[in-house]
Amino acid sequence: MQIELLDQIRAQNPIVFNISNFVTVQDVANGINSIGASPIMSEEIAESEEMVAISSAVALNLGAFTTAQVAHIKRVGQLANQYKKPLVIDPVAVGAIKFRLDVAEQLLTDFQVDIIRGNAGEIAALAGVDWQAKGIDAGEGSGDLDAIAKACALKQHCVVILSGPTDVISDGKTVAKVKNGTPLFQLHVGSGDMLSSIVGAFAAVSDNYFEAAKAACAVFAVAGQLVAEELGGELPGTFSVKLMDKLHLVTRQQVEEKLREA
Ligand SMILES: Nc1ncnc2c1ncn2[C@@H]1O[C@H](COP(=O)(O)OP(=O)(O)OP(=O)(O)O)[C@@H](O)[C@H]1O
Ligand SMILES: Cc1ncsc1CCO
Ligand SMILES: [Mg+2]
Repeated sequence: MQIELLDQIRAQNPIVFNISNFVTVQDVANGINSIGASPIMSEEIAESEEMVAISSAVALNLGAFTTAQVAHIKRVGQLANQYKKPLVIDPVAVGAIKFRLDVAEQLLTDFQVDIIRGNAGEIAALAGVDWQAKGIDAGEGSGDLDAIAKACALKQHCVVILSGPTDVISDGKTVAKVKNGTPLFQLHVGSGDMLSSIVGAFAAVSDNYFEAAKAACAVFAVAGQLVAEELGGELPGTFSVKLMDKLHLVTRQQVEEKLREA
């Protein structure tokens, strides 16, 4: 696992351009900043080209878009392709809301993404697999998560991260797993949004998006796990503050020591 990408982020401080959602935008910006990259957000389509041009990666979050914002997301995605910038998408709640699935599927034909990061409900929906998603949460399903991640990667021609108690990462050929983490992530709304944008930071410093995705999942999950071990209780508010601290302080050595991969 290429955990050294963490040090490269901190050395290079790459700009990650995000179209975020209004619920978690602050956590996403601070998460990128804490890990060692440089966030920038925008809601203005007229500045799309300049934004993409200065960025080393682009992360598109579909968490709470309006119809006008869909046009913005489409333009930014197409520009990311044109400027050859790594492109990550977070298809929030596409497993629960048909309208969102339709929009996401259209966007995935408007431009080519490099990495999709979603929970089981979201990735199953994009793979066309039956699953009972619950709002922004993964929900319930009986499918094989490895097969679903792989099928989604093959269908969308990209790397897929299916996050959850175990993160399942696939490029359509191989499946890798990160078994670290803590259930406390589920008590902080936007843990997934933070991970998706941090995946952008890792993709900014590596041309190998499968490796970038794996390293991002490992660093984020281990950071949360270290906080949980120090916390000694179910404290969602404290967890989110200390997670931000840990994203800044966690070292390559700590991640490598704690890492449980498959
Ligand atoms: N039960 C769990 N145990 C350990 N780690 C978990 C658990 N659930 C989620 N995680 C971790 O939480 C992070 C976010 O993943 P998750 O699948 O919860 O995203 P999400 O559903 O999109 O979240 P959100 O909607 O809050 O943004 C990942 O790093 C994942 O590994
Ligand atoms: C709660 C919520 N609703 C739309 S987006 C969002 C944050 C998680 O993505
Ligand atoms: Mg999510």
